[in-house]
Amino acid sequence: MNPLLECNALSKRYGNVTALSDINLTLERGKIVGLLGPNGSGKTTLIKLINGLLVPSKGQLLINGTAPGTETKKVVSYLPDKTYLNNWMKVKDLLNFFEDFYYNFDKKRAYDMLEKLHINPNDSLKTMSKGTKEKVQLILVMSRNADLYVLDEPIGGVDPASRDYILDTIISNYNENSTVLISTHLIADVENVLDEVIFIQNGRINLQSSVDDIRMKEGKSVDAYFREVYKC
Ligand SMILES: Nc1ncnc2c1ncn2[C@@H]1O[C@H](COP(=O)(O)OP(=O)(O)OP(=O)(O)O)[C@@H](O)[C@H]1O
Repeated sequence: MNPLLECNALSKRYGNVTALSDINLTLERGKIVGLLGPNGSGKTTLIKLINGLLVPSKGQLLINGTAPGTETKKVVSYLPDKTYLNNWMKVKDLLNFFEDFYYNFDKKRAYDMLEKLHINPNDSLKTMSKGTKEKVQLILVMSRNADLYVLDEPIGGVDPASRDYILDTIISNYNENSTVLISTHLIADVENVLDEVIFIQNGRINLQSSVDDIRMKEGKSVDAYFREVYKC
């Protein structure tokens, strides 16, 4: 079986700026993986390459053995760092839209999550706070039965009390054959749900490790270790 995600000598340049440099990376199935790095380290660039929104300057990126395209978009569920949904749409219309668009969208799961987060399906996005909009987007993304969920800053605008529920939602809505890749700066909030972390800096991967290994070898949390490695 092909790895879920494989990057071979992957590089991406924007003009003179090298955003990713010669990255080799493999992601297995059934893991929750944190993509962690300081501002400008290349996280969003990698995520956009996974989603076929950018093309590599050099090297290769494969999902289930296939380059990003129509086939991989069926199995990758993506939460971008910026909203792309129409503000005038009601939540229930968005659910119908996703159901039409994605054969693997589970509308019942989405309604269950909305209820638990006290979000009214008849509300339109334009009436919602930033954090509630983010919750709606995450619900849409996590309600697909995907192989790979790619979440770019999923809890950035959400209050601390809701973060735990959202993280629980992420854990309980992926199955053992799928993987969740989460890019975030809120390491302390997410590290308890992570199996693995990838540290990225200046477009290079410094470390790919299980969270347990970091805690055992370094004797500290991932958050404390990250602060030590990236100390300014
Ligand atoms: N469209 C672009 N044109 C030119 N340079 C870009 C573009 N997008 C990103 N970059 C540069 O590429 C590098 C990586 O950026 P990227 O957005 O991938 O980082 P990031 O780790 O997601 O950062 P952050 O945590 O701040 O969101 C940075 O130096 C950034 O300035």
